[in-house]
Amino acid sequence: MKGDKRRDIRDILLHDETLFRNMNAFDPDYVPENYRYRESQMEALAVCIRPALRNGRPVNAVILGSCATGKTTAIKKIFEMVESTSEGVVCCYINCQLHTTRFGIFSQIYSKIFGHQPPETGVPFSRIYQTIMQHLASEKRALVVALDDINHLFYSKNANKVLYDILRAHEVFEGVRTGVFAVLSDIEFRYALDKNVDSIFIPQEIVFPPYTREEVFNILRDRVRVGFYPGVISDELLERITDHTMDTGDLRYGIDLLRVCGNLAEADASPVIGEEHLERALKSTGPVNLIHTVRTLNENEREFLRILADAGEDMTAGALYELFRESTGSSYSSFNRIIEKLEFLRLIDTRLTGKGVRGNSRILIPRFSREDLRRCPGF
Ligand SMILES: Nc1ncnc2c1ncn2[C@@H]1O[C@H](COP(=O)(O)OP(=O)(O)OP(=O)(O)O)[C@@H](O)[C@H]1O
Repeated sequence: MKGDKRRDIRDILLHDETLFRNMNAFDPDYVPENYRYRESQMEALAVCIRPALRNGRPVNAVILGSCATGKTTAIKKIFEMVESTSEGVVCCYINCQLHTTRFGIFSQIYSKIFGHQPPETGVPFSRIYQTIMQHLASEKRALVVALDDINHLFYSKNANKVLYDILRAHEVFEGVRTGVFAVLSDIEFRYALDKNVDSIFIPQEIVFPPYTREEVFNILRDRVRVGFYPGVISDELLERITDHTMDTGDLRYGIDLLRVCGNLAEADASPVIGEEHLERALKSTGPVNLIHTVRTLNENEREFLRILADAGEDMTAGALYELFRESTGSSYSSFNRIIEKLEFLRLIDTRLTGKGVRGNSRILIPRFSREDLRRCPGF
């Protein structure tokens, strides 16, 4: 590397002036201080939890709204408020993308109650379950579990079991009071929920509608105030970022654009974000729907897509499985489950060739361009 180039890179790394007042304000799990436009939904959540604070049973809810409409934020805020007012309700937030088994989910509840994870080996699920329920019964505490992106439990066919475990606990452990907030970001799954769980779960519906353009602009402006020093970005550029956010229908995309623009401006040692930074930021990100869907996948599912993208042409399931098994050691049945899920998410198509050992080889066809996939974070 030439001396000048190396100095440029050193400058970028060591440059100690920053545009960011608070870099965390652009993180995916940042909980904003100023959380507007969701008063009625917060009230509805409070109404569901209220009975639990008065020795009653919490009311179950299904929380519906497309991506980045503030569902997770509302739950985290309300849980924080409940926990700061009473010890009588255990509020447990679980991301079902990360925890898909009964053991995984109850380990989270266990660690919320006892402050540490249960031992991973040697302890059967029933013991962990019993310890949790006995604690709730003897301490007279209620339990509210938020299952975020519960649709992930449909793929592992665990939704019904988990809801049953939580909601029917009182039949075995007298006096135990439990409730579930099921969070769904794809309205299609509303019907899947009815199909996948039986009548133990009769929820209130709380809907998070999409934000209007004005609301998006104001939310982004709030984030700019927290995250950047004054004057870093003009209102005109913020208007343009709002338009892009509206086009994609994903507020998270707008927040991420702000972060990328800030980083690009900083790397240029520019004290402000300019048009050119926005142009470059727009070019560097993949299509938002794909980014959003891909973000919800686990590592094996991503590896599947990576291999398919690297193949350069449509592959038969058999050929892809060989590469997938080499890389992940997974069984054919889990490979098949991934195919089903990715088809369901409309990331791939499958077509029967009429050839192959049993006359029915499947061809796997990606529904995204390989370039777009490579531009998604995590690839
Ligand atoms: N009313 C709001 N005010 C400020 N920030 C908001 C608001 N609503 C959403 N956000 C921000 O948008 C991002 C996404 O919000 P959140 O994770 O709560 O949405 P979600 O509906 O749970 O999304 P998903 O369904 O994709 O998981 C977060 O950075 C959050 O801080």
